[in-house]
Order: sequence, then structure tokens, then C-alpha cells
Amino acid sequence: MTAASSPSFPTTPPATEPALRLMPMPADLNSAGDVFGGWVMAMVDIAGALPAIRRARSHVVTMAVNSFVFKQPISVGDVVSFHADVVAVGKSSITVDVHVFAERHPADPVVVKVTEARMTYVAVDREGCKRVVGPESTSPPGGERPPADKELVLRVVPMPADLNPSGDVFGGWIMSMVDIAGAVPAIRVARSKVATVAVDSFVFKQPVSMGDIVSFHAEVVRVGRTSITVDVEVYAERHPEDPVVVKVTEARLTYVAVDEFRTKRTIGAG
Ligand SMILES: CC(=O)SCCNC(=O)CCNC(=O)[C@H](O)C(C)(C)COP(=O)(O)OP(=O)(O)OC[C@H]1O[C@@H](n2cnc3c(N)ncnc32)[C@H](O)[C@@H]1OP(=O)(O)O
Repeated sequence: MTAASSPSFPTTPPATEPALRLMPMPADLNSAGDVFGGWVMAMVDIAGALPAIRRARSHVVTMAVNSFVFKQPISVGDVVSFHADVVAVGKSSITVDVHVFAERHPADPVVVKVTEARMTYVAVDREGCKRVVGPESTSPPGGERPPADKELVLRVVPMPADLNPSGDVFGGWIMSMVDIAGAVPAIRVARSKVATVAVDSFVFKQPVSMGDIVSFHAEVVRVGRTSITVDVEVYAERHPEDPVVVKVTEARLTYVAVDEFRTKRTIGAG
């Protein structure tokens, strides 16, 4: 691949899996009540780095923001998908287009394009010195495969603030992300807000480490009168030089459909 041409961004989400998929929280809002632009910029930077790391098979540093356009605001409750594609590879640099879509209004879901950006990263060795990007590897990551019948609902990269004193990712972080992940399909089925009523089972099978790309796959396994039970499986992709995927957590949670007064409501009843 040679130098990147002018950005040409899609207006609808591509069929490929997103690099990141997140649900912003109230702490991510600005004073106007929309998601803070700095949050979007930070997530675009992380999302763009992921295919760059895979292509480089090493760590990368962000060299430049070539273009960045906020097309629509993002709101709390949106499920935000960051799609990222390598568009050019130089001697040590990798240019990535990131296009961001928000799914909103669970009662009548719509997907809107919210941001598009072009970012350039430089491959670095363990000492932080730039290195030449080698030939592309076409082999997929080794290890386990996420189940085809469970939807990828969230994909997140934990940060140093999410670590416990042992240096692994804090179990509470994983539990909160599983809770959010399970709520995504539950909200779609309920077509309203939901409240978590129970964690039916939760098993930490492997630790999650800094640098892992953590994917949350979920499937609705039961719909009752007011409740929705969801299975969530969590996989971590690690070791960018020789990527491998491991299953780290599995859980079952139950949510209850609630109205605007937080009172339970019958699913499917208006
Ligand atoms: C998004 C968040 O808010 S997460 C924050 C943490 N969660 C909360 O704050 C929720 C606090 N809990 C509540 O507000 C209430 O318990 C509600 C609104 C969720 C439910 O109201 P309740 O009157 O307690 O509900 P009730 O006992 O009738 O159970 C409702 C449904 O949940 C199911 N349920 C209740 N307890 C459990 C349990 N331990 N395990 C599995 N399912 C359960 C019931 O079987 C019932 O399902 P169905 O209607 O499909 O047959």
C-alpha cells in the first residue's frame, strides 16, 4: 500500500466488525449534555491504533491527526461503534480511517454517522524507537473463536486506571462491562430502559491484562413477562506480535423492563 488518498468515508456502517464498540456513561458528558468531544477523540485514537498494531505486529504511537470531523453529537444511551481500516502503509507509518456510528432510540432504533477521522501511527519497538513495518500477515489470531450465535455488543480496551494492585484488570471493571453488555440486547428486546435484577452466574476463567482488546458477546436466552435473561461471553485478544484470543469470562444476567418511573412493565405491551 502507498500514500493515503483523500478520505472517502462511508455513510452507513460497514458489515465488518468494529474495532471498538462502547456505551458512553454520564461521566463522559460535557456541560451541554452531549458526549464530550475529548471522549470521542480519545476513543478514535484507540480504535485507529488497533488495526495499526495488528498490521505492525508491534506497538505504535500516534503521529498525527490528519482530519477529524464531528458530524453529529453523541448522547448517553447510544451504542457507539468505531470502524477502523488501514488505508496506507509507509516505511514505519500506518494511516487509518476511523468512522464512527451511533445506534440510538431503543424503542425505534436508528443508526447515525457521528464522526469521521484519519489518523497516522508510527510502529515502535519496546524501547519506543521507530521500526520498519514488515510484510502483512494474513493469518487470523490463534486461540479460541467467539461463538457465532452471540452478537458482538461491546469491544473495549482497558486502561491503567482499570487495574487492580496485582496488575491485572480489576474484576469489578469486568463485571460492570458485562452488565452494560448484557443490557444492550435486553434494551432492544424490551424497547425501553431495563434494570439489572440479578446476576445468575459469573465465572472469571482467565485474567484480563493491560493491552488486551476485550470483546463482549451476548445472546438473549429467555424472555419472560417483564424479564430478559442474557448470556455474555468475554474474549481477550492479546500479544500484538503474535495475536491470540482467550475466553476470559462467562456470565448470565437478568434484566427487567422498566418505564420512565422505574416501574416494571410488561414486555411488548405498548
Ligand atoms: C440499569 C440499572 O438500573 S442497574 C442498577 C442495579 N439494579 C437496580 O437498581 C434494580 C433494583 N430493582 C428494582 O428496581 C426492582 O427489583 C425491579 C423494578 C427490577 C423489579 O421489580 P420487582 O417488583 O422486584 O419484580 P418481580 O419480583 O416481580 O420480578 C420481575 C421479574 O424479574 C424476575 N426476577 C426477580 N428476581 C430475580 C432473580 N433473583 N433472578 C432472576 N430473575 C429474577 C422475576 O422472575 C420476574 O420475571 P417475569 O416478569 O419475566 O416473570
